[in-house]
Amino acid sequence: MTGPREERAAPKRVTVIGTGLIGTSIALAVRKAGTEVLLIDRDPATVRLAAELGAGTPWTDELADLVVLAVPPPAVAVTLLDAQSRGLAAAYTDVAGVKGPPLAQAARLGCDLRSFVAGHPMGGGERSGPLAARPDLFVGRPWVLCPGAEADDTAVASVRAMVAACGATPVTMDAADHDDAMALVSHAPHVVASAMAARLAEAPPSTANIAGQGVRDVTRIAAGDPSLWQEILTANAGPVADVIEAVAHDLAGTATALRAPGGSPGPVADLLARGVTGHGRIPAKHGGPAARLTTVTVLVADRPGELAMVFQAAGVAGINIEDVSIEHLRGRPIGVLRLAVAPEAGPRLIAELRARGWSVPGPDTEPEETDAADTR
Ligand SMILES: NC(=O)c1ccc[n+]([C@@H]2O[C@H](COP(=O)([O-])OP(=O)(O)OC[C@H]3O[C@@H](n4cnc5c(N)ncnc54)[C@H](O)[C@@H]3O)[C@@H](O)[C@H]2O)c1
Ligand SMILES: O=C(O)C(=O)C[C@]1(C(=O)O)C=C[C@H](O)C=C1
Repeated sequence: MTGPREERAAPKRVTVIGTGLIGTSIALAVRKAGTEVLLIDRDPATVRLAAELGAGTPWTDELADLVVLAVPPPAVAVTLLDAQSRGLAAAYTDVAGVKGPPLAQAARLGCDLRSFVAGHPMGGGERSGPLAARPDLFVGRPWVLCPGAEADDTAVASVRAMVAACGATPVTMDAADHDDAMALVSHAPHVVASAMAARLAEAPPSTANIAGQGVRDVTRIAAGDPSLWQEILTANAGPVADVIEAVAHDLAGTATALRAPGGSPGPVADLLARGVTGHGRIPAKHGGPAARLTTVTVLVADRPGELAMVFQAAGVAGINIEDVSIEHLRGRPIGVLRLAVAPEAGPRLIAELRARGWSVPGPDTEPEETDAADTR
């Protein structure tokens, strides 16, 4: 992402406090951009693990250009106060998924809000800790920044440079607007995923065992750390409750319609149609409009090198694979590989794969709207 000069020069030295999924991913990303990284966590074993993964070196007493607070929301303000009182850096930022309460607490505690720029990367995952970290976690993702009125331009520039080094796009917002938006695009979806996944907790194994990709997609985020999510939901309670109530209203109306004697298709059709419209509002990768891609499904044997050969076949045919997912058939050494490609490339890819002996079910491609950034 191009931007002002300062967005292209990453800070020379960054200290990451909280070397879990997000902190270690930031550390790995900025190290790739040439930044020296120092690591702090309340758990020394976590720091050692992050360092072994190449995220940086354990902090001893060095000063840095920027401190990144990658700790849970209730720990942000106290950790900021402690870091500022020790003068650890010239600028500070955090990554918490909710902005209002940590900012209010920082003000109450008397933190220096000139050197602090609150932030939130819109990339993450359902696994915690440094082992889940990846340097490309934020590539192409929005990274919300909520600088207060007091924030210094130099602190803002330093944080924007770090965001750019992570390959993300800074988006400036007011903290309250951020929290309202997160209720809809992150926090309520987590609750809805948990509510659906909770149904499975009561299901017999014979039912859970035949789960397909749909339920995996809908429930993936429900595997997230319950204590972290409890903190996030509590900190954004009102806006999240508003969205959940709206969802519950839609669900209740659908249940009533489904139970109506003789059926009442109108409300069900209305919800499904609004769902298609809402899904279409989610941008595809790189923040552009949702792209129409074609999915080519191919059956692959579970043996070394098989995937590489499929990708090579696509490469030889000059076809760019926009997205990929694989599902393993239970009890069979076969994977169902789904390759998302540009619609015009679909028939060529099918022909190429069939010519090389792979089984590509169906007469033609299976068109489907896909967000290429969604499979991880
Ligand atoms: N998980 C996501 O998808 C995601 C995405 C964006 C932002 N965030 C935000 O990132 C932050 C961290 O989440 P995570 O998923 O990396 O969690 P995590 O559990 O993987 O890592 C958090 C780390 O912080 C450490 N820690 C906690 N309190 C500390 C303290 N007072 N001082 C020093 N270290 C402390 C923990 O030991 C742990 O290693 C949270 O604020 C979360 O809202 C998470
Ligand atoms: O699990 C993912 O894929 C995420 O990106 C997680 C996700 C999200 O809701 O989009 C979760 C919490 C946020 O703080 C930021 C990102």
